[in-house]
Amino acid sequence: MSTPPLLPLEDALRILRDAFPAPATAEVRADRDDPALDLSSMDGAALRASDGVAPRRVLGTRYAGDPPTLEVAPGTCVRIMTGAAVPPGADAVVPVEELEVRGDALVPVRPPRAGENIRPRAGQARAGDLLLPAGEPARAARVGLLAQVGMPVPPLARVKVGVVATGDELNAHPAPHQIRDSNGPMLEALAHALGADVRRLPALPDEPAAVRAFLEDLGDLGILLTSGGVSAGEKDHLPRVLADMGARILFHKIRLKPGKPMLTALLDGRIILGLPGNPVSSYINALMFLPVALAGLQGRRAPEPWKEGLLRAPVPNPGDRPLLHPCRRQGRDLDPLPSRGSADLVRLAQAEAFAWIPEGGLAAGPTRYLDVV
Ligand SMILES: Nc1nc2c(c(=O)[nH]1)N[C@H]1C(S)=C(S)[C@@H](COP(=O)(O)OP(=O)(O)OC[C@H]3O[C@@H](n4cnc5c(N)ncnc54)[C@H](O)[C@@H]3O)O[C@H]1N2
Ligand code: MOO
Repeated sequence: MSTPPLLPLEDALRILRDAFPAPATAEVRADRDDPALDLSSMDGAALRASDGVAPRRVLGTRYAGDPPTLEVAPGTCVRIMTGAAVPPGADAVVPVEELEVRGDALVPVRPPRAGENIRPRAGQARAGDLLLPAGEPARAARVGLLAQVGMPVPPLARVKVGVVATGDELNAHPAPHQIRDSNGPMLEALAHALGADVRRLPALPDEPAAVRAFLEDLGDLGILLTSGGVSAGEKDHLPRVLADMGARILFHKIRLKPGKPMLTALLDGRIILGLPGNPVSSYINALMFLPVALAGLQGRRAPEPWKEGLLRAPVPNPGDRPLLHPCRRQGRDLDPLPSRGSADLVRLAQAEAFAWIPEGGLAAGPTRYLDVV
């Protein structure tokens, strides 16, 4: 039986990224000169550079937030703190470390340069300047800039993420033919660590009607993580149920080991991440795709997950999919763990990183990796 080629991981990530509309952020313009006045960038004395190293009589002190009222005449200075407006007449700020106290005067230890340690008015932007165009992704510093120019700051909200395990074999007090639900708590912890407002929902039996009834009532969830039931088994109902409900399947099955049966769909504006049941597959796909979905819903750019590392021992990969192999990590050095594959939660829990091993395997040397969360 011939099967279509599996979707490469990078394509799957791009498809999920592209499923979100461009962020509807407004342009940001300066409401006034930035800074609005000449400001000191050091704690020291504001003075006239042309007086060289002559002593300066101290007229007073200006703190950040004080209006620039004192006038600096030749032979005088004003003590000034970082962020305070430079008084009229002064054209340089000498830091305290470079001032000597002589009686009631201050003496620079070297000739000051005009303009030094002053952030000049409009040095960063002029009133009316375009600071950020419309459609820029959400960023913490953008919020700071909105506040600086007096624009409304958008409310912060965490994305609500539901976690549900599926499978008739799950039992809190398992007989030998049953297992405990480890994926549910693991995915809940992962989503929490990634900043989601996460809630775990009771596990579902392998019954299409129960799966459908559950999916019809997702309340205020923005993302649903399911575990299990997405492969080719007779009880793997999720793909069919989602298709019957009119969900838009973004992709199903990717070229990755572990994690091949991964399914991603849009259902009534919600993102469904259908994670495979094997614990390592479930974890890796959540680690790869959940940050993209969270970022997409919040109008942020998804973080770049890959880092450059050095594999310290060869890892074989006889399969026809790239492998993400669990490793311990010290700095850039990756030490492969003796993983038994996609069900090996023991090695998953010991892993600090996953090394990228292409088809055919990899000798010791450079490769990219992902950090675990
Ligand atoms: N004929 C085929 N069989 C399988 C294929 C395939 O392409 N053709 N893919 C294999 C791959 S790869 C994976 S990964 C698994 C994924 O299967 P499902 O996502 O359908 O998951 P299940 O069959 O429900 O479970 C797989 C495995 O994981 C255990 N499991 C399930 N839920 C949990 C949980 N909450 N906590 C811990 N462990 C869980 C479950 O008992 C199974 O052992 O399919 C392969 N088969
Ligand atoms: O993707 Mo499956 O995770 O290879 O076992």
